[in-house]
Amino acid sequence: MKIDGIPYRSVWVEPGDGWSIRIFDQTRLPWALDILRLTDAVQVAQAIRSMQVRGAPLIGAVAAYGVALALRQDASTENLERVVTELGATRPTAINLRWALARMRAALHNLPPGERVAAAYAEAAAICDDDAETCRRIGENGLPLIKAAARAGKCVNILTHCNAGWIATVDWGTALAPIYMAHDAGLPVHVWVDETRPRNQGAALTAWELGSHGVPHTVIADNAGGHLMQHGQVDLVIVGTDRVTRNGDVANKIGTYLKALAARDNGVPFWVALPHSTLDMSVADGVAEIPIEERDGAEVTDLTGRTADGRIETIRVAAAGSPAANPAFDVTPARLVTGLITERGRCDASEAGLRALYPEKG
Ligand SMILES: CSC[C@H]1O[C@H](OP(=O)(O)O)[C@H](O)[C@@H]1O
Repeated sequence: MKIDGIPYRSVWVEPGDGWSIRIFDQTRLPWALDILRLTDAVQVAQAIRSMQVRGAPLIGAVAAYGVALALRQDASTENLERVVTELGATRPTAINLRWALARMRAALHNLPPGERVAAAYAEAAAICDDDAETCRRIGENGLPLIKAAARAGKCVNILTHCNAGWIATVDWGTALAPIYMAHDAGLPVHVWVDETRPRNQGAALTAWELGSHGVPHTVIADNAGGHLMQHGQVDLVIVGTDRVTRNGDVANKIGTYLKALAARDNGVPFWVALPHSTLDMSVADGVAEIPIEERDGAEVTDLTGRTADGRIETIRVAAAGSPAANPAFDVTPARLVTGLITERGRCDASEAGLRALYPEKG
């Protein structure tokens, strides 16, 4: 996508040296556009853990380049296994991380060490190209839902949670891809942007993305969505996801489940956008089986923002001494999901629906 008219992806190889990796520091957005240069797998792991780079498809893509960086230093099988394990342990919920690392391992394991570095960069680049094209197709397959909701030129009000935009993927995004395409096609769309406590991916990242692209939007408190649905101000909900099970259960940012409940209670369609790399056909019961990342309670008790004089500061908003719990994801049961938007089309949130689109997935 473009920033000030300049096209960017959210991860790329530094053209100046041909091997280091560039990412945006997403903990500094929207107040600063800091581009980081990663030169080894330790830096990649830290960037993922600290959420300088985040978003299910993107952490998989960046981890893939982390494998290439590690092999530049030591292309042995032991080091390949080590870096796959270490990067795979950085965040537990998004299956894309494990999918990308498994794909890298499969592409490299049987090669002679001397061929592994070039092959690693090629496979990581292929993962990035696949993600960008996959997300573009998700946009195409989600667009008809917005067109169908546009009645006689009435603005379509879409609610989204967290950030599933181009900065959460290599390009285009998942939940936001259909919105970008609808906007670019001249359809009147408006987005209710859940702020998405505690890290405010919505208020900070989704609002920044949509504003940069000129898409009308309004930031709202996470708890406002149900009220807006009750008053007919939400035509549909589109969210991203970090893992979808074979029966259609959806892991996504904490708070998604509550939006799905409100949507069901108010008859609002609740759609989930995902690329193939987010599918986990090995899991049936998402609530019971998907590991939910527990992050530092300081993300709940503290808040980061920009002061009036432009400094980026973190302040405590909770009572001194009060502990905080911080589950970073929840699981929305398939029964609350209207349907899934994928690069291969739309389907029911069910095993039958997914197997019809992905017959090759075991
Ligand atoms: C394109 S799906 C992105 C997905 O990842 C986000 O989680 P995080 O910001 O913690 O990486 C959120 O769950 C989004 O829906």
